[in-house]
Amino acid sequence: MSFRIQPQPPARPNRCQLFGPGSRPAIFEKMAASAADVINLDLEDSVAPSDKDSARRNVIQAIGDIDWGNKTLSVRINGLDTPFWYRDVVDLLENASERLDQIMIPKVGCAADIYAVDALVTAVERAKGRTKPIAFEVIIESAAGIAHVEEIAAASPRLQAMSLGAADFAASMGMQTTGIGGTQANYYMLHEGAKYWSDPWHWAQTAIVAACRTHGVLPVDGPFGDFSDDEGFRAQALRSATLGMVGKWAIHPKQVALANEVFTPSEAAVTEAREILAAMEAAKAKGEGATVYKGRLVDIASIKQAEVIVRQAEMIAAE
Ligand SMILES: CC(C)(COP(=O)(O)OP(=O)(O)OC[C@H]1O[C@@H](n2cnc3c(N)ncnc32)[C@H](O)[C@@H]1OP(=O)(O)O)[C@@H](O)C(=O)NCCC(=O)NCCSC(=O)C[C@H](O)C(=O)O
Ligand SMILES: [Mg+2]
Repeated sequence: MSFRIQPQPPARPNRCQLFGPGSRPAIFEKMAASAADVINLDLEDSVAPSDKDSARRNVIQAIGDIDWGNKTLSVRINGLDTPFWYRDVVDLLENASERLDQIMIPKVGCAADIYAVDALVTAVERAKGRTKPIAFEVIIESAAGIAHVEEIAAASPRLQAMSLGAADFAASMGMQTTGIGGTQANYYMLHEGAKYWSDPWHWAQTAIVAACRTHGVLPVDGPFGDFSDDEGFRAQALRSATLGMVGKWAIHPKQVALANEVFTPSEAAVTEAREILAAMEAAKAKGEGATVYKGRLVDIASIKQAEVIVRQAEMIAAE
């Protein structure tokens, strides 16, 4: 282990982030009533340029008017390559109620992007005397974003979560697909005439997880576009959870339950984790650092693995 202790990410559930366009206020109450842990009101790519001003007003009003319960409430601002983002930040921070928890910065390419938003947010917070500091989340969805993922994860103490945005990422990388996440028909290995599908998102996900875990940020899987394909969503989410991600976006309400199911440790997994911890306690009492559980080796590293699952389950139960 490095001399530097790996920091813990924020202790809040982030199993599902439900998105909705800021230009569609009719669905805001439905989003608030959903079982998503995080709500993302969008000012960016689901809002047409002609609707940016009205979407911003809708969102600011809804932040104060709607009962969002104990959800993390986040607004996705426009990218730093647009003329809209500064107005998003200034209007939100000047006019939205303190119920706003977080802003999501899309298409980040380097740490300086976060610095720029941080500087503006900090200035408006001070000017308006806001008492609750706004948290940040970012989307890695460009070649530059993934190339600089580690410096981005370290860029600001405000940063709580980082998502992979598969659609813009694919476009930026020049990938030959119009699919948003999931299996890509042309990405396979061939062995003795049989096709074995591989996962083109895997390497970017692992880079995000490593950067996030190094800096105490929550790694999140982004959208799965085909909301009629529940099994495809579940398969992608299971892969992400196995890699260390804590949650996934929902771009339709039917995806919320799927994400919650996958990113909530099952009773069987929690029971097994607790049994491993008990087995290691017994081993420790005998002065042993390793023992056998259900015919397999468990040792001091197994305690840390089991604690990941128990901690996650306890944090969700505490909500
Ligand atoms: C995808 C949608 C446009 C579908 O909307 P709609 O046609 O209304 O769907 P349904 O008729 O099936 O809706 C069934 C009921 O659910 C309500 N509804 C719909 N959407 C939502 C929602 N997001 N939250 C809550 N409730 C919702 C409908 O009103 C119906 O209700 P009822 O009539 O009472 O039964 C739409 O779902 C949508 O706009 N989704 C979000 C799109 C979005 O925000 N996209 C941005 C994120 S993805 C992205 O940006 C890509 C990323 O950046 C990357 O690069 O990868
Ligand atoms: Mg995007």
